[in-house]
Amino acid sequence: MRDVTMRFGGLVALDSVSFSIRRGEILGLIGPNGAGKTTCFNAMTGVYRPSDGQVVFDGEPLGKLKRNQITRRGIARTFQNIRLFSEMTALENVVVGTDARHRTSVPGATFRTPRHRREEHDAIERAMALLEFVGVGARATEKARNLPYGDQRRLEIARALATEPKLLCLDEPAAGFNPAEKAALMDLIRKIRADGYTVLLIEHDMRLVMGVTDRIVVLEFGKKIAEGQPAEIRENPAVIAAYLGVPDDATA
Ligand SMILES: Nc1ncnc2c1ncn2[C@@H]1O[C@H](COP(=O)(O)OP(=O)(O)OP(=O)(O)O)[C@@H](O)[C@H]1O
Repeated sequence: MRDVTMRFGGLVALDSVSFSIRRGEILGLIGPNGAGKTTCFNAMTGVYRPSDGQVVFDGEPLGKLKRNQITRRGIARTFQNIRLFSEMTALENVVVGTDARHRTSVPGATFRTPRHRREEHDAIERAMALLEFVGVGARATEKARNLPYGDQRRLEIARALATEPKLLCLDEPAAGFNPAEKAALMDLIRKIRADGYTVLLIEHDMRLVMGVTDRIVVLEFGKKIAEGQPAEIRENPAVIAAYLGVPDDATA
């Protein structure tokens, strides 16, 4: 993000925010409610166009690219509120994600050419592997809406990974999780990084953020107030002040 400003009418949701994500790292994006974290995701994934400044990915400005074009460039995200196709099976939800990568033309799909059938077969295999990777392989044939809440969150991650992103953006993936689920999620995020992905993580749970990230960017009222390694951020007076009086569980 280079000097990204995002205005909504009179409200400045992001005020000249700049930060970089390094290949292969887990970067945490934190800040009190309304600080502008989700707006960063939206600016990075083409939901909003910055009022000012630029988002540059892999050396190229995202400019006026549409959301699906940005997905093809390699940025995927999950949402604060789960957005799955609830009537589809877990497997189908992930196969839909792999479609972003399909190269077959519409006629190829309509007439079920051998190439299309091969791609379909590969997509299902890959989707199954992803379900197993995130730990919901046993529920592949169940409708998404029938999955327990935690598994739905994992399914969302599998679907995002299906687009083969270079950068995976997770928006509060641990929302509503108990401590055991949070610990398991930390393991999964580390596993995702070990697999070669780069991860940007919005998360309110400080223990999780501090435990899993390599670096952290802190926003407050749309401005970047700090950036550094978890240990530095924890000691940073501006960060402490921003969070003062806001107990952990009040922000979850
Ligand atoms: N589409 C929009 N129209 C108007 N205001 C918006 C819009 N999107 C975000 N905002 C405002 O921008 C500010 C930043 O919101 P944002 O959702 O990015 O914060 P956040 O840091 O993600 O907060 P939270 O932790 O509560 O999710 C808020 O004041 C919000 O009301």
